[in-house]
Amino acid sequence: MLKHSDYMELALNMAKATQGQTSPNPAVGAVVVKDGDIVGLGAHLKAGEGHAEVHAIRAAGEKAEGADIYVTLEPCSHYGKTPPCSQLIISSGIKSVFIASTDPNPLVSGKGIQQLRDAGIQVHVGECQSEALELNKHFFHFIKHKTPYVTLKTAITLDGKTAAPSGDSKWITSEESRLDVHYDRHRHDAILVGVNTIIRDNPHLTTRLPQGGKNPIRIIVDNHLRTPLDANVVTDNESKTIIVTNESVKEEDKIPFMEAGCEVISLSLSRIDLHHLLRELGSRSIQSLYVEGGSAVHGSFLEERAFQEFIMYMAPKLIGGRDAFTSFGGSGVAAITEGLEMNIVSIESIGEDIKIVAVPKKH
Ligand SMILES: Nc1c(/N=C/[C@@H](O)[C@H](O)[C@H](O)COP(=O)(O)O)[nH]c(=O)[nH]c1=O
Repeated sequence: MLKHSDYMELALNMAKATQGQTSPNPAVGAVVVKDGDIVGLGAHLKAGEGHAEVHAIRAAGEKAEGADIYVTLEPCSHYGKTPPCSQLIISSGIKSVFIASTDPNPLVSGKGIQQLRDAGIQVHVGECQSEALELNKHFFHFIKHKTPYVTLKTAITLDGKTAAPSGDSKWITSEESRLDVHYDRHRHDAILVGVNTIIRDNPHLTTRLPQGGKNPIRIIVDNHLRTPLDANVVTDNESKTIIVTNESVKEEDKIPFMEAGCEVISLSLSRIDLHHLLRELGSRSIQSLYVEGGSAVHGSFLEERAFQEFIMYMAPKLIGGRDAFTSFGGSGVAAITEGLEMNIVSIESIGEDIKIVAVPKKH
């Protein structure tokens, strides 16, 4: 017989394993327990397919009668592509439900719980809640703001540089760190870089994990459409590429990119308005955006305070260079007191590097 948190951890681990493949739905796991035995397991595997509870209750069969179910997100109560899970739980004879996090959608939040309680089922909310909120932070942010959760990522040397003055940056961080980056590419719906990164590095911006992984949509911020037509992101057909320009770009100059399969959108007259861009991406159900730089782009996201998380990989190298690139460009603040206060939420070693994750302080 395990503790309630052990069963919920199991459900959370199944949900973690599906992160990146369920968008635009959240990652959800469910475990059915009867008299101390695990009799059913399930996770939501793909948008439009069965929810976690459906898989777990189907696996439990008759044993669901009088059992407990542990689920990482409040069971749905509305008829979507599948019948509501709250009704399925009621009809299966389950006697108590443990829920880690409630549904963030104000239209449905609490309704599933109420239906279960009205049917005489015991409902316990909050088991491993913080882990469940962290797991679906992209989904929760998107439901609330209708714009993507933005993660800025940089890779720097011990003396704070992202590239040598020559522009060379291969490679600053270790294989292990760069592999870690690809897990995050898989978990984000889209990846964004500025055109200077395209010109300098000619990146693919694809997810290259040993076991595969989902390629994010590639967003290139390129005011004056300077992306080379032979760039990998234009020619490799590995993933959708959207080039964001300002409205001064002539329509005929977009045609070769569109013929190559790219989408070119013009969002504003001068510098790209990031908040406008994020609303545009949100309208395309892009729930999470991974921004790999360069410094001008990071500088804009900082100035606009338009991000939710900052990941820094620091490598044990010193390269010097007064003109070497750093993580954040832009005009910067005049006084330190105007700087953005952050909370460091984690520090870990990866290979010979360290990885620091920080989030803006909530005031
Ligand atoms: N120079 C480095 C990085 N560089 C990050 C970007 O500047 C690169 O253009 C981008 O990751 C290349 O994407 P790819 O072609 O899909 O591999 N990022 C890192 O984590 N460590 C580095 O040492």
